[in-house]
Amino acid sequence: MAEKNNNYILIGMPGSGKSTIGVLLAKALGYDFVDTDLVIQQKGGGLLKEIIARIGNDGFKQLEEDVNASIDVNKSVIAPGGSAVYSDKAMRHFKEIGTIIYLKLDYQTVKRRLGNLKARGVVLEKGQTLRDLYNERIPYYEKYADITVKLDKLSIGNSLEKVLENL
Ligand SMILES: Nc1ncnc2c1ncn2[C@@H]1O[C@H](COP(=O)(O)OP(=O)(O)OP(=O)(O)O)[C@@H](O)[C@H]1O
Ligand SMILES: O=C(O)C1=C[C@@H](O)[C@@H](O)[C@H](O)C1
Ligand SMILES: [Mg+2]
Repeated sequence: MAEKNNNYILIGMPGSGKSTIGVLLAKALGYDFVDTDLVIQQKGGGLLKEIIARIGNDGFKQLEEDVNASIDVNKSVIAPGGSAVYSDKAMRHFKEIGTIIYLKLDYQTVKRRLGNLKARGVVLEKGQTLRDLYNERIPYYEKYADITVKLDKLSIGNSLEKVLENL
């Protein structure tokens, strides 16, 4: 059983570096690392974009909630997908098992980082722009964050340092 509060969970927009920085953070702390997108791909039997194409955004969100709400680890850095915050059930579970860190980037940095949103498999409703998605998601990230780390313009190494300083 996961104990209370000995994990770190990274949240933030797609491309904010949850996976990239998460694995380095785990290494620096001597923790394990869990990328919940990989668990979703395994359970969903395909790539994220294929799963979304097959079962739709709502089906994907349900699968993501099921996976995230049943993550049971200790001394781990957890990198969920950017859409994890749509599930209050999953986020309450994450709060129970650890400290939630919001990797905050401004819109322009996110836009520069992300390539083709469809190829990446972002949960985007029909007609929704990246700006719409950014505006929709920010209040969720702010709501669930225990710690917020602003990372604009920092290299990967300096971002890791800043996250470590804020723990
Ligand atoms: N300073 C930086 N910090 C983090 N990532 C960076 C930086 N500069 C460029 N990148 C690139 O931005 C991308 C970040 O993507 P990553 O998959 O880590 O994001 P994510 O938050 O896990 O997204 P998702 O929600 O889709 O899982 C990577 O391709 C990484 O190489
Ligand atoms: O932010 C998003 O909408 C997503 C991010 C990915 O990590 C995946 O979890 C999925 O493709 C959706
Ligand atoms: Mg990721």
